[in-house]
Amino acid sequence: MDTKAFKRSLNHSDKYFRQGFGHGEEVAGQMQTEYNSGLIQEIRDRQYTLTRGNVTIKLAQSFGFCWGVERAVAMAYETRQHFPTERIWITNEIIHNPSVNQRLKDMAVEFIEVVDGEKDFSTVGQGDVVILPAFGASVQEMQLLNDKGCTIVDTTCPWVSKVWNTVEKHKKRDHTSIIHGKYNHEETVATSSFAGKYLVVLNLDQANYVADYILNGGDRAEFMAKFDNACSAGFDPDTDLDRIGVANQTTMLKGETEQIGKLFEHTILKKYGPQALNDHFLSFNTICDATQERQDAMFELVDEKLDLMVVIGGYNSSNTTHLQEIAIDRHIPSYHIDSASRIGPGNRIEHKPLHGDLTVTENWLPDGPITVGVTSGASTPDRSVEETIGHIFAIKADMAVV
Ligand SMILES: C/C(=C\COP(=O)(O)OP(=O)(O)O)CO
Ligand code: SF4
Repeated sequence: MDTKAFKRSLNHSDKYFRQGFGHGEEVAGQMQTEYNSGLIQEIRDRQYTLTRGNVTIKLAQSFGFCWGVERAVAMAYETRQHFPTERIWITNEIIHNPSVNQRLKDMAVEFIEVVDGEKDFSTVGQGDVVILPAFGASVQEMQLLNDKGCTIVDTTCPWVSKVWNTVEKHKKRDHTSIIHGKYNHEETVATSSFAGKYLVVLNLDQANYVADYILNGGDRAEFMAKFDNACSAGFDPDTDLDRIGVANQTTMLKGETEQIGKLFEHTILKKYGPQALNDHFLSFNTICDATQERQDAMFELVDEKLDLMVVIGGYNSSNTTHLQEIAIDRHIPSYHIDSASRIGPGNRIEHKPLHGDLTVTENWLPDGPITVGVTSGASTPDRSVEETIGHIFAIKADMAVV
């Protein structure tokens, strides 16, 4: 399939929308009411620090809704307003936050059902409206919906589309795209659908394995078993790693993406020499600014003296999980929660350890004066952060009374 030509024709369709419908002001007011927080604004105004009783809260200097998330959620709200009676679908979660997705369900936006691991589009009718989430959608899904004659509202973040353009460039020059990401994450599924040949590497360990294979060869069967599901159909590591380009899922750990890019550049340099580098290696910076800023702010926060950290965001949120990783790396006791309702009753928290299952910890807030670092992922409303901080203050106030 000529994915570029298809996208071009979609752009010209009068049933394809990539912008709001002129209800921006109204929707901004609605979102402000539902997601913003006076307390968080107050903490921002006080240099990101607030002390009440014996608790000091230190907020990261960049956290919460990014531009792409605000834009996507606003477009979904506008879609509901613009098509008040039509059936509206969304192909996935709009972003990885349970309360925001629930809000769309409350507005009668229906989520495409997954049956036996496959999305079932049979229920989507010709006159229906379909929202594509902030992560985008695979080109095959777009084609299917277009063929059905649906109205498509595409909320894909432009930073994500930028990565699609990058893999298109790799494809044009017959380079294999090495994508730093999670192969089954919605964004990476979409990105890889625009690529020609591709291989998805999760982390530096996997990248090192691939780099070693490029230089020294290795066990082909082992390679294929390792990257089963994470490469294009018919991928052959013995012939398809001669010319490579690097791209990433926009919300991976920034430092790791940079290291992976350098690793492959050095690998190709070693194998083909400096003269041939440009014929065998392509690199474009596709790290999104919002990811970068939130991770940089987290690195600053963990340099402060903290007793513990609370990281708020969906459990399937890649960028939130990476913020949690930074705290763990610094050996700071860190609790990842997806909503403030995970706290309580009493001094109790239900949280998700990195790579672990939901766990309950009793007496998670220690006695005496404490400093708590707080941050939230790019898909977390400030309201959730406010509620979390409110619970922390309340528990500590109760402990002081006893
Ligand atoms: C939509 C989006 C980022 C917003 O945060 P999310 O938490 O929704 O997504 P992710 O971190 O990629 O799992 C894709 O860049
Ligand atoms: S994290 Fe970056 S790429 Fe993702 S939605 Fe936000 S701005 Fe867009």
